[in-house]
Amino acid sequence: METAAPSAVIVAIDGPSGTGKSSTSKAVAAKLGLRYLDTGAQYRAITWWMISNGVDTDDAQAVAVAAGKPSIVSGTDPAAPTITVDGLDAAGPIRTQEVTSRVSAVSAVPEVRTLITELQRAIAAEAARDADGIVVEGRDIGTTVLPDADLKIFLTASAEARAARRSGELRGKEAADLAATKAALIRRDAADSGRKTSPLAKAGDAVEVDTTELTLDQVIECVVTLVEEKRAGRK
Ligand SMILES: Nc1ncnc2c1ncn2[C@@H]1O[C@H](COP(=O)(O)OP(=O)(O)O)[C@@H](O)[C@H]1O
Ligand SMILES: Nc1ccn([C@@H]2O[C@H](COP(=O)(O)OP(=O)(O)O)[C@@H](O)[C@H]2O)c(=O)n1
Repeated sequence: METAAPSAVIVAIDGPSGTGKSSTSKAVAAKLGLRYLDTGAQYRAITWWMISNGVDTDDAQAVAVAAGKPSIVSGTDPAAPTITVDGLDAAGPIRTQEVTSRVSAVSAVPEVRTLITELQRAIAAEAARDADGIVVEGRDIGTTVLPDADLKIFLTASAEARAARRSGELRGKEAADLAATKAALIRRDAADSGRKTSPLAKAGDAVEVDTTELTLDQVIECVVTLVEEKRAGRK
């Protein structure tokens, strides 16, 4: 069996939408020279493929049958993360409102989760072997995908703060008002937390950070400190 580099660190960051997982994880990985994996992008990518190939995303059976067909590849450089589906750049198409509204149904299908989880574990193992480690962000990383992670963080924030952050990102035609953004976000959280297979949940040994009143820089600093403490404790 291949072993991890002695100094490699695996960090799992979970939490609901808009808590700052992606921004924090990317910045922490860049600062500490780690790789970065956005697992939400992988679920979005498979959802995009289903929509593009005429698979009814509300038909769990049809989604399960098709789940193994697309080839999803994630680039883990935090300065320029990439995602391709069958060799096509999917970074833009996976962020549409249509994908956002359908991703929870697709990600709840056990066959989809099994395949994507395997992919995630392989990427983390490679980063532990060939690099200094990785920051992996999602919903079930600390509980299911990487239960032996060196450090687990669970980010939270009020629904109001999260909706304000999200609606600030939307532009032009897709811009929804704050109330609609908040309602959609709460719906997606409920679906992600309520599904049977590896729901959104805080691992028992995760450090919870409420980001409602914190700036992004403060959250990044807090997580960097926690990683450095972990590394120092292992020496
Ligand atoms: N602590 C914070 N304070 C203010 N805005 C934030 C904070 N953390 C993240 N943001 C902003 O909120 C939006 C959502 O953050 P993101 O990292 O994509 O969250 P998530 O990955 O949890 O959905 C982004 O526009 C980001 O810049
Ligand atoms: N580890 C993960 C990550 C995402 N997901 C699913 O993928 C969706 C999109 O995740 P995301 O991280 O891109 O969502 P945002 O919070 O960035 O809007 C979530 O709503 C979940 O349905 C999951 O089930 N498990």
